[in-house]
Amino acid sequence: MQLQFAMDTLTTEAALDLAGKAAPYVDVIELGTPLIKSAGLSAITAIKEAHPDKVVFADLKTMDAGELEADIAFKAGADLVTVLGVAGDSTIAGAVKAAKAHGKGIVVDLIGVPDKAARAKEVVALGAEFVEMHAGLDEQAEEGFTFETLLRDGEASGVPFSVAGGITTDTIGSVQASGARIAVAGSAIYSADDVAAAASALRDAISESASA
Ligand SMILES: O=C([C@H](O)CO)[C@H](O)[C@H](O)COP(=O)(O)O
Repeated sequence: MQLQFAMDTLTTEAALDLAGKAAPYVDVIELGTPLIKSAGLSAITAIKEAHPDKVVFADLKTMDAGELEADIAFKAGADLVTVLGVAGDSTIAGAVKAAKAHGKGIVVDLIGVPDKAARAKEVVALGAEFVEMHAGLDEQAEEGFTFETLLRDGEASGVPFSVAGGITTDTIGSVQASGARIAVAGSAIYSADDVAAAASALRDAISESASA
């Protein structure tokens, strides 16, 4: 299973610093939605130039104008771009068209989708590379939140999926056991006192759970 680092910070400078520390331990570097809204598409270019060997993931969470928004993110240097699963099929198909034109991929973020397993099948049929079983920061803060349902939805979907929702070293083993392609970790890394050590610990936890 691969490890993705989601950087929910607000400046390109902070993102470059975080990415530099975590890069040795992660496969995918994500520019979080707040970062792209705050710093703009140039942040994508800066991260790709600093880390050309990493998959750069632009979390646009596009809801409309799928082809246009995906196109500008790919032109800026993104390898993967997100579109929302609650968007219409034409928006997702438009984004997939842009991805094909650039030889890149679309990930459909299923945040807020009631039946994630069913929608996952539909969007992969539309050409998405994989889906993200995602509980966002606000949902995580709700009383009684558990991400176990994300794992069940991923397994039930029968399509390639990542999982995001406050993953830590305590929970990343269960993500791996669910068959996820990628575990996405944001706050567990960027909020740590030692960012490199936090990313390294998540990488070690994946290796340990693989050999268990
Ligand atoms: O996608 C995210 C969220 O919507 C804010 O942009 C997060 O990056 C994602 O949830 C991963 O972060 P953590 O949940 O803090 O691990």
